[in-house]
Amino acid sequence: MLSEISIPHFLAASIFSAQNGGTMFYSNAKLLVLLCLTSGICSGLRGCCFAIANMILVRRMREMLYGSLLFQDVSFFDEETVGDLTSRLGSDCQQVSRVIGNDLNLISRNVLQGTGALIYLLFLSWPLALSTVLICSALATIMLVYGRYQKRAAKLTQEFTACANEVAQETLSLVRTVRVYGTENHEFRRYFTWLEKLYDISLRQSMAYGCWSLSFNFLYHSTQVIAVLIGGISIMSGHITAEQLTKFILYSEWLILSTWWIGDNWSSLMQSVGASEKVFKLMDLLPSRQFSSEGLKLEKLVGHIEFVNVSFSYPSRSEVPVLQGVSLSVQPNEVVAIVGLSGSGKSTIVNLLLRLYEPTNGQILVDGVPLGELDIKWFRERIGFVGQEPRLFRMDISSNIKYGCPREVSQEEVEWAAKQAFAHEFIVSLPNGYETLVDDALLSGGQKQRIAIARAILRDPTILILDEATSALDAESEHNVKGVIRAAQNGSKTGRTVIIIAHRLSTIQSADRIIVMDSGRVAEVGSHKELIQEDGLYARLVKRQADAFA
Ligand SMILES: Nc1ncnc2c1ncn2[C@@H]1O[C@H](COP(=O)(O)OP(=O)(O)OP(=O)(O)O)[C@@H](O)[C@H]1O
Repeated sequence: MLSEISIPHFLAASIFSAQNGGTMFYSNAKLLVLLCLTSGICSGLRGCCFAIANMILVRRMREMLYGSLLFQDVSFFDEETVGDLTSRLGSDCQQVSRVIGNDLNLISRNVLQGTGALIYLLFLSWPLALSTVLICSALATIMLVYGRYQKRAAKLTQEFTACANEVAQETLSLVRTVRVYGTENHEFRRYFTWLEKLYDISLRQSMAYGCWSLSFNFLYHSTQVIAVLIGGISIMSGHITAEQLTKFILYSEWLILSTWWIGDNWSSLMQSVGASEKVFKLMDLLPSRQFSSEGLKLEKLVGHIEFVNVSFSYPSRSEVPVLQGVSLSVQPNEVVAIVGLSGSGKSTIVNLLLRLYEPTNGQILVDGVPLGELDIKWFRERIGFVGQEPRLFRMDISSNIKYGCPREVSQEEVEWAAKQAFAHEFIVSLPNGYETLVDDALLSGGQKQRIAIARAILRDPTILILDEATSALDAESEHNVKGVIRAAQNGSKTGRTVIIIAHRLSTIQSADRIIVMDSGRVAEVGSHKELIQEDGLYARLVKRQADAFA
């Protein structure tokens, strides 16, 4: 019986039956068993495709996060919004998985089935086959237009979703500000604007899908009408038999159904491609220069810092010069304060020293070696940094203090650092002491700063950078912490260079040297006494603050 069935005939039948969950056209028992087997193999292959797709998804997400995002300069995040990136990591990566797991698999299966059906149709009757091919070509053209539309629509959908996520994330993280200013409705409208855009685009997508379905149905039935018309004429003229016509109608149905499936999966593929474009772009990013090459590890970091004629603009606002020809030097073990009006570039100096950004011009030398040539990980391990608004991670206090410490530390050391930062008392008063789970919202600004200072002290860094690190502390804590910083500097076995940025000028009077910044330039350098005698910008700032407190 099997010998009566041609191989392409059988292959096409098996693929068709695999796809349609066991629709059988033959009553032969052996054939049924074979069809079941091929159906099982096809389903197994599909499962494999999904498994591979999921594996690729996880790898892609990891690559995107580690390979691209973690290895980009900080300037990358100035231009990309966090909401956008998290949305890319979630939905876009899933789209990529869908392409590999489903669409590509179905497209290749239907191409195979359609080709088999077409070859068989050409054998049966080429004029009839050509008429079906014409209809399929019309369907393919509509499919291409529709696919292109879906690609654009998917890109917009992803963009609007990312914007909506961004607004939601921002509103929820700033919920206190929203509450206090009573802007709940305003924020809701802002979110709703993006939802409306999403709704609009999905409505258009549905309409486009309706048009695509309509054209398919019309063309599908046209094939049958044409087959009956031309086929009937051919039977009457004796060119084909009734059996051949039946086979023809059956196979032309396969062909057009395959074209439909290819079209349907093609549009879905285009949707995925549209949505994944940004993911692929992110994955294609080369790692930043500072991570791609092995840098120099000095025997010991002494802590001599030199800025030579450094100029800088932030990449996101490259036309605005933030630092202009800044030259300064910080000696090992020196305490240097950087002061100046808001926006004068103080934090930018620190950002460049931490190599979060690269200078546009000039050079930064650390122990006489250009910063760019040092191994960035090695260098950062020897730096303690407390930023303007220290944020805590959602973990217990001990882990927050230990965070990023390059060596193993004991609980005693953690408590020692907390005591140095005057954080120990408030920590032990918390319900679970050092095991208390905290996040950014649970502690006061001053408490968070003290934990961040403890974290920096625990590292025993060669260079300690405090950017407005005591701004949220009360007068007593600030006085104590200042004493600790000075003591830690003097008492450090390895020596410690300290750079302090402060607005409260009373806190930096005892610094060895004070650098006064004005509009991205170094305006004055000297000790507190020298600068007061100079009667320049620093003296004016000190006087203004004294007047304000008077
Ligand atoms: N990521 C950024 N992208 C673009 N411009 C920035 C960025 N960060 C800071 N700037 C701009 O650079 C200038 C200097 O900022 P910087 O934070 O260094 O000033 P600052 O002296 O530390 O101010 P403050 O005392 O208020 O902290 C400002 O005009 C600021 O708007």
